[in-house]
Amino acid sequence: MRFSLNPATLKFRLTVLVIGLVLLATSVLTFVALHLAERQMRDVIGSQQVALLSSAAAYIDADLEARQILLKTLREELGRTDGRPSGGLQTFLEAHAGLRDEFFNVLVLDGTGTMLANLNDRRNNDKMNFGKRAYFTDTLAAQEGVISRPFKSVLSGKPVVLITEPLYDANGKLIYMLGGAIDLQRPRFFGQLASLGSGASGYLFMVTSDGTVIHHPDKERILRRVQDEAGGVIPTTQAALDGFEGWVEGPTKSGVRALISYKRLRKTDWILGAVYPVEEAFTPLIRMRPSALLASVAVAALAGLAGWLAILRLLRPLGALRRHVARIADGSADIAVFNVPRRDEFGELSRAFFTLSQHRREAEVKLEAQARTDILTGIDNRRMFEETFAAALARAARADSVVALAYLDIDHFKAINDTYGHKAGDQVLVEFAKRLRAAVRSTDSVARLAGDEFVAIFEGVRDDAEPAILAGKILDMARIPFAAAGQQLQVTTSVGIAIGGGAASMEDYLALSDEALYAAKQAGRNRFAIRRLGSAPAQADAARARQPLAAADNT
Ligand SMILES: Nc1nc2c(ncn2[C@@H]2O[C@H](COP(=O)(O)OP(=O)(O)OP(=O)(O)O)[C@@H](O)[C@H]2O)c(=O)[nH]1
Repeated sequence: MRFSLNPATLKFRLTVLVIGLVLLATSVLTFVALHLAERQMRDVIGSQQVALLSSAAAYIDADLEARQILLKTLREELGRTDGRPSGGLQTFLEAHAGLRDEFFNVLVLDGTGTMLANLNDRRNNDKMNFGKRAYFTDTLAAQEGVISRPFKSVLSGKPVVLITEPLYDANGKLIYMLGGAIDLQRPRFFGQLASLGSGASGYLFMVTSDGTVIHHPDKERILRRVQDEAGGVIPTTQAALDGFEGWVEGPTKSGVRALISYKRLRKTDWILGAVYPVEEAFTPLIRMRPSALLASVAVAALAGLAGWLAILRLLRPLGALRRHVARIADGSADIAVFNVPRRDEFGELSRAFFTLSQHRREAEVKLEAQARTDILTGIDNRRMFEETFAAALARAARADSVVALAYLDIDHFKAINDTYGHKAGDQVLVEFAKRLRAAVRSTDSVARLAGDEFVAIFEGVRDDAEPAILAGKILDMARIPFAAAGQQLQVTTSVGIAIGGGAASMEDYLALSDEALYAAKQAGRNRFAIRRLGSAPAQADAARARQPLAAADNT
């Protein structure tokens, strides 16, 4: 397996693509999963907050009710004495020590609102009148006990709410009004609420339906109306003042994003609220985020690695194909390596290469053959002749045998062209070549060198007579008239023959046979002349000796 980091390679680009896609997919998945988990967690925490608030609201309701019952019991006890307890009102109150546990102060007002007794400071008795206080008038109007709006106590200067309980005589005349004051800052009342806040920075608060703060960790805000504070009321609290109950996500007054829940009390128009900063609520999830991202990157890296290995494996046949092409190009392999049985695209591609290469090879063979063939006559051309004759000379040299080269030229061929046309000349050339091929032995080679010039190679010549016989046969074959241009043309040829051994060169043969041909032409054409390589007199003799014979053959 080869590891390549070349960015131009398909392997590299596919690997980068796969790793990129896997990374993208896992990142998106992680983000989506975290987002969904956050949403789900927010819903769960929101619902938990509402449940918590409902419990807290029920607790406060029960607490207020318990105090109302306590006051009612006190009123009934006072009623049983017809409003004149033995020892006086102050003594009556002080006899009920348990009241101090439940109320910051308990006071008894007469029908006009004058305070007759109180638990805090008896010196104020008969000196103060609360007849104009809203809780007094509200109680008169309702003819039953009320829970007052929060207000600042003139007695203690503390923010309080007052629970009232009126005592009427048989004629329906108000005798006394009992009041139980609850110190809003007193830990005992809201202290347990403070511990109910979620997380380190979560907290509970309480406002009346007109926006007056009853309870808040920031004590400064108690008794203030949220509408009057700097920045005004926040939208979520406004919704709660308008009647909304439940939870929402939004900014607090100090700009902290939080899950804020609201729940109205049953006993009074107070609204209990809870604030749970989102950041704190999601701390486990936020802490988990880097690990989740790290895990997704690790998964992406593993998937990318797997993808990379898969790509390397899948592209292996492509590498093999590329190597096959290179080996075929440098000649170290045959095109058969392309003929693979694979059934995939690589197999198809490889086999397509094989078919193409086969076609190319066939074309090359054809071209090669054409390069050695005379187009007009179909016999060997000069190039093929040179190869064949060089091989024949080499064989003769090895076997120490004799080779004869016959050089032929059709007599007055130009006249045929001129008289009957070039096409007729071609027909004669074609027929001449055919007859020449037939006239010599099958082991002899014939070729057309150019125009009307042909050659024949005779190997293994045993004696002097043999070339002469062959030359005679050539002259004979030309004697039969040639059908061309609708005519029967009389054609003759002249032949020059060079005889020698393997030691002579091709140039020697050609030069000498040409010389012999020239001699035959000079002697009157339609004849042959023979020359022997390496023996000038003998050549001349041979030419002379053959000419009459050839001339005689031609008569
Ligand atoms: N029809 C035809 N003519 C060709 C071809 N190639 C060459 N020729 C003609 O063949 C003739 C050859 O003439 P030469 O061999 O020089 O002269 P010749 O008329 O045969 O006379 P001698 O050889 O002296 O007998 C020229 O007229 C060429 O134009 C060919 O392929 N076809």
